[in-house]
Amino acid sequence: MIILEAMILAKLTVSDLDLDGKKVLMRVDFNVPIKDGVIGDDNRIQAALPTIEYVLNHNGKAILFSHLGRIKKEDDKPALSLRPVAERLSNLLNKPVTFVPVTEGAQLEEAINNMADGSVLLVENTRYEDVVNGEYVKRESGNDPKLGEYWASLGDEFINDAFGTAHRSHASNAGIADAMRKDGKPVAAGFLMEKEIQFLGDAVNNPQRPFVAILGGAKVSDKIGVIDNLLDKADKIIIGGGMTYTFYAAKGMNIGNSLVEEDKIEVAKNILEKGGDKIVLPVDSVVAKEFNNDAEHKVVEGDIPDGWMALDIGPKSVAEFEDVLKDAKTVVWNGPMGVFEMPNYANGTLEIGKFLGTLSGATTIVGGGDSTAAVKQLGVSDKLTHISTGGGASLEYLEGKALPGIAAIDNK
Ligand SMILES: Nc1ncnc2c1ncn2[C@@H]1O[C@H](COP(=O)(O)OP(=O)(O)O)[C@@H](O)[C@H]1O
Ligand SMILES: O=C(OP(=O)(O)O)[C@H](O)COP(=O)(O)O
Ligand SMILES: [Mg+2]
Repeated sequence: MIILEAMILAKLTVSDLDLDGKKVLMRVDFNVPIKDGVIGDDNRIQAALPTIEYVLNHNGKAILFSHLGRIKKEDDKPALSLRPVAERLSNLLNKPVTFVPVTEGAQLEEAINNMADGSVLLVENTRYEDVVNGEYVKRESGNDPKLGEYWASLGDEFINDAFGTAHRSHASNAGIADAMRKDGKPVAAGFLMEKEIQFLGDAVNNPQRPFVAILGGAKVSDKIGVIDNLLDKADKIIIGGGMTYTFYAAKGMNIGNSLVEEDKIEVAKNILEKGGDKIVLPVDSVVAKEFNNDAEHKVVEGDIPDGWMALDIGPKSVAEFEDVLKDAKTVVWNGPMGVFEMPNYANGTLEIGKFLGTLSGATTIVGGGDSTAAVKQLGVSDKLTHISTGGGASLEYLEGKALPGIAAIDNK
């Protein structure tokens, strides 16, 4: 475990680079919650500022790449433009940010050539490349080497500061990095990447016990596999949020219209068998008629009735989870306990967040774009030990896996 920590310290970092006058390509994770063009929480933008400012203060030209959301068809693009993020970044940096509304071609190349030293440019959502001419071709998320090579050709150096995306092997992180290295150009970690790995490494490599993981949210198929490995590390694993109902289905319970990943039911069955009483599931849920804050809703125990969907954990589950958490010395939490964006389904997340804040002498870590937004929005983030920008990334780091985004950074 100490090996992982040593690994990052042995990586090239931004302070090892000569930035003066250089075209510095930077991968950041600006995948922030956004609705109708309005940013819900800018924690991930704020977290990237130290590295961006460092590059600008050292006279580099900061050329930023990020994804936003997931794009599977042409129609997904307009709502997932990074333009609002460029505006927010400009406010936070207190300087202009050139936004380039395309991901390749003459417009991008000209904009880069026109950059002054110490200026900053944001490229449009890298996942626009996943749909080309109306076809879902996954150039970015399938790591098409041609795309990584093209982006790499635009700069002199590459800094990866996107810890939240480090578990992905995509063209804009691993792809650019590999292509830069082939061209003899340096690939370094940013300050956020460094900080996250050091903190998580210290907290979870030799966790104070009991060590409890809490897993919720909506990315069930992405994250359910992590639980298997976590069974060997954590003393208890609490399941909540949208993750719950694939487990309910595995137990043969009724799930109504709740979120479920049919093809992960077998995985859930195996986890329940292997995990036994290490796995703690909600005993009650807040169910609603529709995915809507104003829909008719009520608390039910056990099965979810037909025609209803579960959108939050219920009060008995909160009490049971608190009972498991009360003696914990290390807690890692990813994924909200319910649809916290709607006030009627925010209670489970709020109560668990508040309770974690009362644990004295425990290390409490919350990770993930939405989980971070939740604890901040609900006003319970101040009493937690660490807020990580990575959800899936923290979980895979916790598993002890080499994350492709980190592996692709140069060793010192
Ligand atoms: N019961 C539920 N049904 C549907 N969605 C849910 C449920 N509980 C939580 N969610 C949703 O999960 C989303 C966050 O999931 P995820 O991206 O996995 O977490 P994070 O960003 O913290 O890693 C939130 O938008 C929240 O509304
Ligand atoms: O938001 C993210 O992860 P998270 O929801 O687990 O916190 C990352 O930006 C990765 O996004 P992705 O899961 O669409 O690849
Ligand atoms: Mg998320």
